[in-house]
Amino acid sequence: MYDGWRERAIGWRNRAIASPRFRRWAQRLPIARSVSRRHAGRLFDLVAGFVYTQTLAAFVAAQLHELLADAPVDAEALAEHAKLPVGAIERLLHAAAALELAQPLSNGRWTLGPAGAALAGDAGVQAMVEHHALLYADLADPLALLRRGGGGGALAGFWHYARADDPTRGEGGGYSALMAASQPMVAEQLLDAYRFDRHRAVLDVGGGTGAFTRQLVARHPRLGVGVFDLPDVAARIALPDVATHGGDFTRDALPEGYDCITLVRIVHDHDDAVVARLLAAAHRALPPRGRLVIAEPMANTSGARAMGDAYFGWYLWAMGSGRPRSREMLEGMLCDAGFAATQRHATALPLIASVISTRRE
Ligand SMILES: C[S@@+](CC[C@H](N)C(=O)[O-])C[C@H]1O[C@@H](n2cnc3c(N)ncnc32)[C@H](O)[C@@H]1O
Repeated sequence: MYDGWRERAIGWRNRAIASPRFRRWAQRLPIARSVSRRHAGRLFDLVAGFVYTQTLAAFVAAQLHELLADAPVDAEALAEHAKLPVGAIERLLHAAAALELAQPLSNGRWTLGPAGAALAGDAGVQAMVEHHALLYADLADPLALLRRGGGGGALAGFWHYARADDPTRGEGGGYSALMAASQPMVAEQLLDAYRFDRHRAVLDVGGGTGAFTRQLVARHPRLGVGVFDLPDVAARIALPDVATHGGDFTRDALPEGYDCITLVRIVHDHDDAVVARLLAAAHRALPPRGRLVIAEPMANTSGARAMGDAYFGWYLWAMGSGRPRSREMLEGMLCDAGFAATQRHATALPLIASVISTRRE
């Protein structure tokens, strides 16, 4: 009954929004006007969003976030640096100012805007912006990408491990550097949300070249730590106090001797069969009362739905494996793998990562 009522209400709302007469009427009433402006603004953001993203891409490619970080600079100097005509750099600066990346000052000088200042202080976001050239190429024909069933484009070539039959699997120099650059923002969310001091030893599965374990040890120097990753990746870990384990979690057992296993930005990368195998392997490797912690952006997360379902939905499709999963889906998979009740740990920015943990009985 509730569903029927809800569907009728949604149908009425959609017909009202689509009606030019209703829109004209709404624009004349002060409260309705602000709602209709918000709706129109959201729609135009969707229509023009790719231009905003490419403004950001050009801003970073021209290194304006670095050039403007120290002191105000005039357009001529920026043009010379970026090897662009002055008219072109001015066009870019004005677009960037509208998006709060840049801000004009007196006498033709420019500085960073609030979004530009946040960008300048975050090497992870800069690396993601550069890396997005691959996803942008794949998305040029979105229906073709959907029809070919995911993968097969520029992004799939970057993430070697997504294709189990790829002979270069694990030669992750490119992706490990990107992951290490973006790891601090994820680690911060996880380290603030989950109490690692209750553990003796933590194994970070899919831990890359050890970016998370480095921050974990900095926060909890008494913890024993290890990383499990594909052999070529694990071989590049150069951290004296970190035990390294090379292996493939689609085939190999996970090492024992750790009372906590972390999966940071791992589960969403893989299809259900691989995840089921990985969770079962974690269950076997943990001692009784050992804990498994999952940290990644999750689907259907309040305040971060666009990031989970839209951004990661497309990203993982283009990569050719995995999908964003909601907490409820993960809880079901953990239960199937034999784990006990799951706990949710609130993070400050679910946009970057949500955290859940579970325990082996
Ligand atoms: C998205 S990255 C995440 C890295 C790190 N946890 C982080 O958040 O920065 C995925 C990691 O899982 C590793 N990986 C992928 N497939 C794997 C497999 N079958 N066995 C072991 N490690 C794997 C990759 O080499 C990579 O380091």
